[in-house]
Amino acid sequence: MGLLQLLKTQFLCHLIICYVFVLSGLIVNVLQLCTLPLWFVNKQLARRINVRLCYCISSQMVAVLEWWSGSECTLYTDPKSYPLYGKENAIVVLNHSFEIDFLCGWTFCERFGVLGSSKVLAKKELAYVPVIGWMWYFLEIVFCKRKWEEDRRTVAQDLQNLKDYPEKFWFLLYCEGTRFTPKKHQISMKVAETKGLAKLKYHLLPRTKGFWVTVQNLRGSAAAVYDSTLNFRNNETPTLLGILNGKKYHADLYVRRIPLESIPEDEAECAAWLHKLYQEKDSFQEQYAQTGHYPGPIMSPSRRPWTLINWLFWSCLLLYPLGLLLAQLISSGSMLTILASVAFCSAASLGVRWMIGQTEINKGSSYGNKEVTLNNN
Ligand SMILES: CCCCC/C=C\C/C=C\CCCCCCCC(=O)SCCNC(=O)CCNC(=O)[C@H](O)C(C)(C)COP(=O)(O)OP(=O)(O)OC[C@H]1O[C@@H](n2cnc3c(N)ncnc32)[C@H](O)[C@@H]1OP(=O)(O)O
Ligand SMILES: CCCCCCCCCCCCCCCCCC(=O)OC[C@@H](O)COP(=O)(O)O
Repeated sequence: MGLLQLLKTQFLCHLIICYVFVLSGLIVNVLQLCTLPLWFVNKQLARRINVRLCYCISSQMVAVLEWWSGSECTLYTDPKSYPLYGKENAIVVLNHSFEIDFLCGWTFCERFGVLGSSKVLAKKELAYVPVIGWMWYFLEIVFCKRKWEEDRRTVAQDLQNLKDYPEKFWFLLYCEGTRFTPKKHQISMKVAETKGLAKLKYHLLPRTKGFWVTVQNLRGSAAAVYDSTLNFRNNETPTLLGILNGKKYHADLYVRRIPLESIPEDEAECAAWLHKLYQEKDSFQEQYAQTGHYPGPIMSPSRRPWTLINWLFWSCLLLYPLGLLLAQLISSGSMLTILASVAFCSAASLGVRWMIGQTEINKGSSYGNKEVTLNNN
């Protein structure tokens, strides 16, 4: 192991990265709060400012993936569709099997210039995660309780609000609704069997209602669905902690652009269309498992320096006062102040560990874990 690689595994480095992330994130959250009055005067300007503020936070996580861990993200796609990426609004449908799949998604958003504005249909619990969840509130992220009776109205309304969004965005949908685990897979395949649907090997049975409501409400503002299938080389199981430790991963993403007009408007037809799409996605994963690559040529955009520049900017801004504070603390010689500072840092570390836990599959929800009785009529 080289010296640099050894350095990347040191807890102190992780502490510094997390300190910069959390403090800059809280500063950004406060700045976002300050844009609230502007919403009533010039909503579009407030939205544009928030896009840039959100970039300051999410791009730090992308920087850790791209520059700290040096992970490689390869894109397989059709060369005819490629020039449209980042130039139009799109709904992205992605498999939900990896702890950092959202981060790989963000990396591609970054490379196509839509990182600050990109959105997701996210479970409500994430709205309460400090920094990221609070930032999403100002970004008009659509949250759902995964209870259709309650979501049908709120989700449709929130999607309608995006119709006049002033910046290009990608709207991410994990139609599986939860992350893949063997138990959830087994249960969802029982549901598939009851409904007479073909079984999937690599995906959970997609939930169709969120997809239908998104397509219907973004018609006229989104131009296409980007069907995206992600996997990692050599059966890697990437984690956020692995990235913090400087571990290099190799992500492969296959994207197909499907014009929105070709998706049926009728709910039942749209659901059938989505089930067929997931059968195709399953066959792409099978091909990947057999051959180690997806169909189609590689058209990878390279990483841009902006994430690194943003990260260095916040590090310089926040590490200098931290250094001064530490020097003062040590020179004060007060045992009580030192102990209080150590206690504060330990509590903050536990808080960040809890945030990282939000990305871990084994700490995931029980959604999709319970056997359901279904009538197949
Ligand atoms: C490549 C570029 C990438 C670009 C990235 C761009 C942007 C990035 C931006 C941000 C990144 C941040 C990432 C954050 C990630 C956070 C993601 C999440 O939080 S995922 C969880 C939330 N999202 C979803 O759940 C979306 C999918 N879900 C739905 O669409 C649901 O339908 C719903 C709208 C949430 C409603 O859920 P509910 O449970 O109430 O209803 P359902 O219709 O799903 O359930 C009833 C229905 O399902 C059948 N059923 C029962 N059990 C199962 C089962 N185990 N599996 C499948 N189906 C099941 C049941 O029979 C009913 O069927 P029917 O409809 O026929 O009656
Ligand atoms: C600069 C880097 C610093 C890193 C240190 C700080 C880390 C803080 C990380 C906070 C990340 C919070 C974003 C969470 C996104 C999680 C996405 C996700 O995958 O959610 C799961 C849901 O889809 C489904 O939930 P389940 O039903 O599977 O349960």
